[in-house]
Amino acid sequence: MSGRPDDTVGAGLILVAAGRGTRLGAGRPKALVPLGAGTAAAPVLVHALRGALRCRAITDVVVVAPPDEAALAEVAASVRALDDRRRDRVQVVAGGAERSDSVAIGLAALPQRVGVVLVHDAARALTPVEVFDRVVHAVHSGHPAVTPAVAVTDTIKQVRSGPTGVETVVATLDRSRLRAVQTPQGFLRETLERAHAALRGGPGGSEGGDAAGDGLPTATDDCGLVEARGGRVTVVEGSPRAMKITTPHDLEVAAAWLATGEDGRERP
Ligand SMILES: Nc1ccn([C@@H]2O[C@H](COP(=O)(O)OP(=O)(O)OP(=O)(O)O)[C@@H](O)[C@H]2O)c(=O)n1
Ligand SMILES: C[C@](O)(CO)[C@H](O)COP(=O)(O)O
Repeated sequence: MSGRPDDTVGAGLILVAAGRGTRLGAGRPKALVPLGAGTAAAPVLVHALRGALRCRAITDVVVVAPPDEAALAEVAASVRALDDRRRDRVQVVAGGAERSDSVAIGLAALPQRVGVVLVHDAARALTPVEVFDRVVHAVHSGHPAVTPAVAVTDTIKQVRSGPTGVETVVATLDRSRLRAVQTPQGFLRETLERAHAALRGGPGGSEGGDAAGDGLPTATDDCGLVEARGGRVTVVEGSPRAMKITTPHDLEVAAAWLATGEDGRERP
C-alpha cells in the first residue's frame, strides 16, 4: 500500500453490466432492460451511468457489457448518446463469465493514470451521488478499500439443511454488527489489483477462485477479496436507493421512484 493518492487525481469507474439477469427474467441482459416511463425511460445501464457521472471525481469509465455482439453494440450506442463531456473517456469492453471476471477485465482496461478505482454494479442504477462522493472521499483520506453499507433491519438466522432439504435454525446472529454491503466500492488501484491477482492464483492467493483458501466460495464483492487477504475494509454510509435491481419486484420499485421523482438524486 502506498498511502494516500493525490487528492487532485480523479477516480476511474468500472461499471459492471455483463450479467445475464436470470433472476429478473426479462429475456435480455438486465443492463439493457428499460427502466422508467416517458421521458425518464432508459435502459438500466444508462440510468446507472448517468448517476455515476454526477460524481465529479470520476474521470475515466470502463463499462463492462454483455459479451454478445448485439448487446455490445447497444451499450456502445448508449455511451455515444451520453450528454456528458467525459463521454470520450468512457470505454466499452466485453465482460466475463462471473462478476469477478468482468471486474478484472474492466480493471485491465482502465488507463494507468487512474490511481483510485470504483467498482459499481449497473444493477444499482439509482445510487445517489452522495454515496459515490463518500466512497471517493474515504479512499482519498487514506482508506485503501471502502464499501458503502446499510444496517440490516430483519432478524437474521443462520440455518442448516437437513437430509430432506428442510432447514433448521442454527443461530440468531447479532444484527447490530451486520451490514448489507452495496456498491460503488472504492480502492487504491494497487489494492484492487493485488486482490484480483490473488483470486487468480497470484501471490497470496489460490487457484480456482477460493480466495480465502478455506474452501468457502469466492467472494461475491471486491472488498471481500481484500478481506480474504487480511486487508482492512472501511465502511461508509450507503443508501436504500442503492438497492440492487435483482427481481421483477425490484424493477417495479425503481420505476416507482423514478415516476415520483424519488430516485434519491439531487434535483437541480
Ligand atoms: N458475469 C457477470 C455477472 C454479473 N455482472 C454484473 O454484476 C452486477 C451484480 O450482479 P447481479 O445483480 O447478480 O446480476 P446478474 O448476474 O445479471 O443477475 P442474475 O444472477 O440474476 O443472473 C450486475 O450489474 C451485473 O451486470 C457482470 O458484469 N458480469
Ligand atoms: C457486489 C454486490 O452488489 C455487493 O452487495 C453483490 O455482492 C453482488 O452479488 P451478486 O450475487 O453477484 O448479485
